[in-house]
Amino acid sequence: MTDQSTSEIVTPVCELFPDQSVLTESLLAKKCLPCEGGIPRLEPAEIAAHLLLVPGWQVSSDSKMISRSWRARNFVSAMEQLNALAELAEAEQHHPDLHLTSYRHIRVDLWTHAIDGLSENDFILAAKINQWLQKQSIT
Ligand SMILES: C[C@H](O)[C@H](O)[C@H]1CNC2=NC(N)=NC(=O)C2=N1
Repeated sequence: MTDQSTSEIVTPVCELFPDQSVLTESLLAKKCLPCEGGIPRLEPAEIAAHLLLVPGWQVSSDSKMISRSWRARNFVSAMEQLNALAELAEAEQHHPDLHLTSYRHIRVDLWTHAIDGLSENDFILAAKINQWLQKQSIT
């Protein structure tokens, strides 16, 4: 498909990502890799592509973090969810910042400390958190 105005070849996103669920499954099949630095941060274009695979997550204005928020039923339920997320993170050896405010509002922030930015680890864990949220019928 050619864009008349610029005569550049414009590839529709749907062609770039034939089936997002397939690509999300590929994230779910991965394990977070140990990260002590030394790898490049994801670039904005890569972040934008990965965000398509983790609905519900937003990127920070400095492109260094992704976040997702939701409201739990009550305080005890919120704490149970945070503890379940902690187990998920520990299993991946990749750890989010967890926030609980106004007794039941949860926000999960994901970033890779070792590179002070985003890596694929963040999107692997985000995909696994989304899968967990779906299984719990939380969002
Ligand atoms: C060796 C192990 O992979 C690293 O210490 C992990 C631990 N958990 C981590 N979590 C996050 N969010 N970022 C890191 O850089 C990180 N490093």
